[in-house]
Amino acid sequence: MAEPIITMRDLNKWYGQFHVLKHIDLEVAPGERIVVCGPSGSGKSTLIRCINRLEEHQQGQLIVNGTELTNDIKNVETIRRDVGMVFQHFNLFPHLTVLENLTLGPVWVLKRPKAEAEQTAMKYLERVRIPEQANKYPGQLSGGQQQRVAIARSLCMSPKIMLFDEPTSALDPEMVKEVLDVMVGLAKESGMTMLCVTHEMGFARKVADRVIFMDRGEIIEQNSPDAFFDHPQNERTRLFLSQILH
Ligand SMILES: Nc1ncnc2c1ncn2[C@@H]1O[C@H](COP(=O)(O)OP(=O)(O)OP(=O)(O)O)[C@@H](O)[C@H]1O
Repeated sequence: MAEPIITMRDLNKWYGQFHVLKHIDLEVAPGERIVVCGPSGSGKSTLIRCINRLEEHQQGQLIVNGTELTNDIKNVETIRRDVGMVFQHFNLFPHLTVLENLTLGPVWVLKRPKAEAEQTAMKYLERVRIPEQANKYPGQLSGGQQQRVAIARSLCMSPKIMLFDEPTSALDPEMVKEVLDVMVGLAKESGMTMLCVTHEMGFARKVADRVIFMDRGEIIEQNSPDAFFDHPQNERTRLFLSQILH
């Protein structure tokens, strides 16, 4: 494997007494697309939130794009620039237009000129197929459109890694496909490293290089999508798949 862009070595995290991530060893290659699945409460969100330091691990080592994550605030800023995140509930600023949401980071964090930031924003709005919504406010858009804005907003920061935390689970069923289509396009065309917590197994089959199954804070099994879905090795994986693929 090429030099990993993410390395976790014996990573552990507790919430108080609760051991939420247990001895996680994981290497992610640049450009790799990973889907993380598992039962509710198994630690999936916590795992990916450690990668951009929204959560802190307490033991073990985590290296992201050559930077070891420690309590040094400078390295947190670097990491947040390199790692984009798309949340379940979009997290757009409601009082800013779509265009303003997209240019905020590039102008204030990356210090890009406003005109250049707007040009980049329009390019990504076209990519997520909603350039006509640029001057609307998030509240005027559907959930699927808002999530596409959130994806475009992350792309405007030119991240090296994109994290998706259940990006479709807050959407009405008819809007899930439009967001997944954008994500499939991104996965196939961008060459970006992607980690996606989702139970959209069709998406996993289409684009993932690897599916990781977590249960009770541990990585139980990981494999290529075909091997994972067609020949799960672990009893807990089989049980989980039987529950979600009925
Ligand atoms: N800030 C917190 N403080 C205490 N416990 C927490 C905190 N955040 C999460 N937990 C607990 O840690 C466990 C793992 O949570 P996490 O959100 O990572 O799981 P998940 O696999 O993503 O679940 P889901 O699929 O339901 O989102 C859960 O039992 C949760 O209740």
